[in-house]
Amino acid sequence: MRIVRTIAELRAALAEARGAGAAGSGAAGSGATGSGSGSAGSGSAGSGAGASSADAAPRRVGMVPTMGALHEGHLSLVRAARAENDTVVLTIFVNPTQFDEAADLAAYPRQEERDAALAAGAGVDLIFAPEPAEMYPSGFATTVRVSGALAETLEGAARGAAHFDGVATVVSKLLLAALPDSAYFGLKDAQQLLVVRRMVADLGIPTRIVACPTSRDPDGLARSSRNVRLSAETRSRALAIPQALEAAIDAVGSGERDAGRLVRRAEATLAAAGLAVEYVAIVHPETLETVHRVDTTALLAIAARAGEVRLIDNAILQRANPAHPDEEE
Ligand SMILES: Nc1ncnc2c1ncn2[C@@H]1O[C@H](COP(=O)(O)OP(=O)(O)OP(=O)(O)O)[C@@H](O)[C@H]1O
Ligand SMILES: CC(C)(CO)[C@@H](O)C(=O)[O-]
Ligand code: BAL
Repeated sequence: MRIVRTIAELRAALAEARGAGAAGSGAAGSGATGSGSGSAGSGSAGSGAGASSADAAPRRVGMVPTMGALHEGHLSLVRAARAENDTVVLTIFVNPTQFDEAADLAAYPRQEERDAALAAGAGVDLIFAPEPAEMYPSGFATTVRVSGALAETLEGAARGAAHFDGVATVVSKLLLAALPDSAYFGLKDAQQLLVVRRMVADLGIPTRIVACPTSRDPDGLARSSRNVRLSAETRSRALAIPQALEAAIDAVGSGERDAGRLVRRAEATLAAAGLAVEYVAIVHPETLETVHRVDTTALLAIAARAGEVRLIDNAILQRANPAHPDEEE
C-alpha cells in the first residue's frame, strides 16, 4: 500500500494501476511520498506491482472518501469497494471548508499512522492524503453548490450552506482527480449521499455512487469518528438516538402514520436523556421534502448534541405492506 499527497501522484499511481500508464510515465513509483505499511492483504492490484499490461481487461477503481480517524464504519465501505474493484483508493482529508465551527475542525481526530495500518489491513491499495494547500491552492475561487431542499434542509440548515458547498466542492475534486468507476458513501450521512448523487449526475461525472448501510456498535450507536470524544457518561446518553429511531420504526410498524406525533415522541426520548436536539425530521427519502404522514417510506433524521459532541443518525420508516388486513386503516 502506498500513500500519495498530490493529485499528480494520485493520477500517476492510478494510471499505472489501470495499466494505461505502466509503459510510459513511470510516475506512479517516483511520485509517491512513501510510508508503506505492509501489504494490502486482499488487494489484488493497484500498488504498482500488480499493474497489468494495457491489453488486459480494464481494471476497476473504487474510491472511499473519508476524513480519517478510521473506524469499522469506514472499513465496511472499504470492504464493499474491495469486493467490486481491482484497486481501492481511500482518501483522507479533513476538509476545512465543510466545517462550520472552528472548534469542531480543531478537535477533529487525526491519526494517520493508525489509519494507514487499518486501511492496509482492510485491503486499501492507495491512500490519497493531501495537505489543504493541495486541495485549495492559493487563489482557489470555485465552489460547487447543490441548491434546493436536498442541500438546504437538515444538515444544510443546521450547519449552514457552506457545509454542503464544502462537501460538494471537495468530493467533485476528489472524483475528478481519480475518476473512479465507483465511490462508496455511508448511509449514516444520508443527506450527504443524496447531495453527492445529485452533484455527480448534474456535472456528468462518470462515477457510480454506492450507498453502504450504517455500521453500528453492538449497543446500536452509529459508528462515527466523533464518538471518540464522548465520555462514558455522554456516550450512554447518546444511545437515546438509536433508541428513538428504533421506537419510531416500531411505531410505524404498529400503524402510526402521523409524522408530527412520531417527531414529538423522538424529541421527548432525546430530551429525557439530556441530549440537546438540533433537529428531528421526517422527510421524503429522496427529495428530503417534509412529509406529514408516513404512507409509504420516509426518512427519520436526527441531529443532537451529547455534551460537546454533535451526532447525526437516521433510519428509514417503512409502512408495512398495506395489503395485509391488519395494516388497513
Ligand atoms: N457508521 C458508519 N456506517 C457506514 N458508513 C459510515 C459510518 N460512519 C461514517 N461513514 C461513512 O464514511 C465516510 C467518511 O465519513 P467521515 O470520515 O466523515 O466519518 P464519520 O465517522 O462520519 O465522521 P464524523 O461523523 O465524525 O464526521 C462517509 O461516506 C460516511 O457516511
Ligand atoms: C465525503 C467527505 C470525505 C468529504 O469531505 C466527508 O464529508 C465525509 O467524511 O463524510
Ligand atoms: N461525516 C460527514 C462530514 C462532516 O461531519 O463534516
